[in-house]
Amino acid sequence: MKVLVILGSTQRPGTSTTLAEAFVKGAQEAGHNVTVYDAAKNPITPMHVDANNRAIPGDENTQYYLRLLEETDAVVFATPLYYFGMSAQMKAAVDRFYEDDYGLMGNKYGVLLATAWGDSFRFDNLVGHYHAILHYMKWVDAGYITAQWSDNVDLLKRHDYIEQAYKLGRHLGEPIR
Ligand SMILES: Cc1cc2nc3c(=O)[nH]c(=O)nc-3n(C[C@H](O)[C@H](O)[C@H](O)COP(=O)(O)O)c2cc1C
Repeated sequence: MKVLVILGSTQRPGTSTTLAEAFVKGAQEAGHNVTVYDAAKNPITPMHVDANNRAIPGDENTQYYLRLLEETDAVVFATPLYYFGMSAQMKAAVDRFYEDDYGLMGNKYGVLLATAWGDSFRFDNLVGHYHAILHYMKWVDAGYITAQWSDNVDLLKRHDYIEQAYKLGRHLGEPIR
């Protein structure tokens, strides 16, 4: 299947991007066609609407991103936890769904790869938000990773999250056990 991985962190090397790389490796080994959109390097234009709630198209990158979304079978959100939610770069990417909400609904998988400095409870709001987005978009949750105590790549490596991300990619679309 076609897989779109959205990177929402500016940090390189970064923890959520490291999870994304492991996921991509697994997904490619499983034969999926993966495209990575770096929303930190090429930020999505924040959503603008006119007085009638009609979306105003974003820049060239944003329009390219929208085409990727329309074509893909799975959307992977790789984001750091920022104040109990996703990064602003990732939120701008999500808000762009509005431009083709009904066209994007259904027939897709979603995956969340998130990292934070603190403990797992801090992800509650982000995970709830992720599930609400998937429910609204009628997408199927293909799994999520919330990497706690992972403020940098060295700390991330003390856990098995990278292996988990690889496996999530490797088994994308298979029933979750
Ligand atoms: C603006 C900002 C807000 C953050 N908010 C939180 C937070 O609410 N809870 C937390 O545990 N860590 C928080 N962190 C720490 C990051 O989630 C953590 O460093 C993460 O590993 C960064 O991911 P990245 O390496 O992919 O950028 C925050 C960091 C920044 C820069």
